[in-house]
Amino acid sequence: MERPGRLLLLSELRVRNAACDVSLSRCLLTWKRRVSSPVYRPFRPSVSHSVSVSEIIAVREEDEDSGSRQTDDGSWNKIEEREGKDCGQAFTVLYVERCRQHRWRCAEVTFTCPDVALCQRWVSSIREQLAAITSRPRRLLVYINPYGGKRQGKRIYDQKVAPLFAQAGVSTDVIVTEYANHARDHLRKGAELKKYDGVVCVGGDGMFSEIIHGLIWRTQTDGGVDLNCPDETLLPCSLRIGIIPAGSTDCICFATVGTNDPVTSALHIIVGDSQPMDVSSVHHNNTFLRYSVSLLGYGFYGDVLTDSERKRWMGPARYDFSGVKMFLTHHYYEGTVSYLPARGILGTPRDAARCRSGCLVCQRNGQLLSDRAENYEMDEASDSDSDSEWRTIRGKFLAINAASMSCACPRTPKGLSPAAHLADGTTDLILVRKCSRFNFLRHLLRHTSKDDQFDMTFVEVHRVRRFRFTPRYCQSDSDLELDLRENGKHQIFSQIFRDHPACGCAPAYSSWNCDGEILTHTAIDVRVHCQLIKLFARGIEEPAVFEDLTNPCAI
Ligand SMILES: Nc1ncnc2c1ncn2[C@@H]1O[C@H](COP(=O)(O)OP(=O)(O)OP(=O)(O)O)[C@@H](O)[C@H]1O
Ligand SMILES: CCCCCCCCCCCCC/C=C/[C@@H](O)[C@H](CO)NC(=O)CCCCC
Ligand SMILES: [Ca+2]
Repeated sequence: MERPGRLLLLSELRVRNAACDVSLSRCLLTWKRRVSSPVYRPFRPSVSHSVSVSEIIAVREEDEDSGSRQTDDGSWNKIEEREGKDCGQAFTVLYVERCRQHRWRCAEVTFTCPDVALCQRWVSSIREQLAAITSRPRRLLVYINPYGGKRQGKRIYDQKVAPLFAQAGVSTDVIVTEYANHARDHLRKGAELKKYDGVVCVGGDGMFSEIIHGLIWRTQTDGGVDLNCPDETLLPCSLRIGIIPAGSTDCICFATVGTNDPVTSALHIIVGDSQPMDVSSVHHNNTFLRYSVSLLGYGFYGDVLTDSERKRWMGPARYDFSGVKMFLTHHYYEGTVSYLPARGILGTPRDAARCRSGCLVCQRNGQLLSDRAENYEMDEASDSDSDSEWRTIRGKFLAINAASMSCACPRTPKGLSPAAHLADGTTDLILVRKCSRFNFLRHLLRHTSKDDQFDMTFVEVHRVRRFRFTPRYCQSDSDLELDLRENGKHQIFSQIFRDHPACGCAPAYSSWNCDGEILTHTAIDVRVHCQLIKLFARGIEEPAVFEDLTNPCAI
């Protein structure tokens, strides 16, 4: 909790008909019940409440003439009934209240004042403090995917989010998307971005992906950056992005906020939180394919996605169905993974520490990487030259996963890579080699328990800044030649192998699952761009910060 600092106002006001000492500083609003005679009530503690000014949503003057006001559920309450008969003037402060499992709620407290002038001084002082918070968005561009997840995006926005934005004085331009990539294309070409302080997407990870593709494309094109060159340093996007979760996995929301709850996300947007995030660019032969912020998965997760896309009608359950099916199918894929280990930075994928709000690892590594780029003009372009740094692994893999962040979601609350960081400039490359079904099941199940999913002989994990993958039966000319020379076979056999490897029944290729989208190529070159985008979030808060046992909502 912030320190109170110099008091701007100190008055005796009433809360629920009890006299309170109420004070306002630049940081805190505090109200404390007055104990008139401690002699007569020696055992009754005087409860003090404090709200950080940065977490005040709005202040509302109560309607004196009608003596009543509308509540969130649409019903009308008499102020007198709620506050006592002698209320006089009243104002209500709406603020963030922390509940269980990282959820936030909009709570309110009504203060009654003895006179009009004092009431107005309080209202205008609080409003002045709120107006001075420059990080809060005033105007937002909102995209709603009406078909994401359980198709509730529009209802969630209208019922849970729009009323909060209205109360907080955030104005919005809302676009309900009409087709896939509508939001991406609008951000690329149509949207007048200067008008806005941020972009909000109502939907799942796929919708978020559309938004970042639109924003990154626009930023690079305006800045003259060649998207097809994997060695180019990308320009960071200035507009922050808010996610109102209404998808099937919503792993980006979960891993940056700690819960998939539309009200919590709306409140993080209103208070103007900011969380930088790494973005991986994916190229094939110097051609840009896609960006990824969460999971790039070949093998198991690629197959699950490919299979589940045909079952979109099932909604979020399609992933469970396809997950079980692909587990039983048990396909492995051959290929070569080369990677550039992340050196000289803090953290490893086996750390016990987690990326949390205000993460020092992300701050230190972000600073280190930008210093390095500035001072030595050494970035990935020169990394790619230092061939000695690259390591190569050939093998048969059930899954090759790159997690730029933990990928925590309700299916795996600790994530695919629990110690990965949101903004450290690295991705965790997880290689699951061919093993028995039983062992693969043990590995998968460990994502849902406290046991370490990496502590298995057939699993290895590396923290990297860049990696490449080439499937065994690669279609690139050089690989085909290498194959022919190694195998001494005629080209026609190679063609057969490409579609049906040695066993003659299993496919030779999987697909890449790139944040829930299928990639068109299997041979890819991936590079992490440290802190390329910013979200209206603050990372997952440590429980100690919000576990207030005096708050009934938290118990
Ligand atoms: N109006 C629309 N009609 C059809 N598809 C759309 C529309 N708007 C967006 N999309 C596409 O829908 C796809 C899925 O959306 P979204 O990510 O919101 O939900 P999801 O796939 O159910 O959730 P998750 O990505 O979290 O698993 C995205 O790839 C997006 O491009
Ligand atoms: C048989 C026991 C199985 C237990 C398995 C637990 C492991 C679940 C790990 C889930 C990891 C999700 C990572 C996030 C990926 C998202 O970018 C993507 C788009 O939303 N979602 C999926 O691909 C959806 C992927 C769904 C996979 C099931
Ligand atoms: Ca990272």
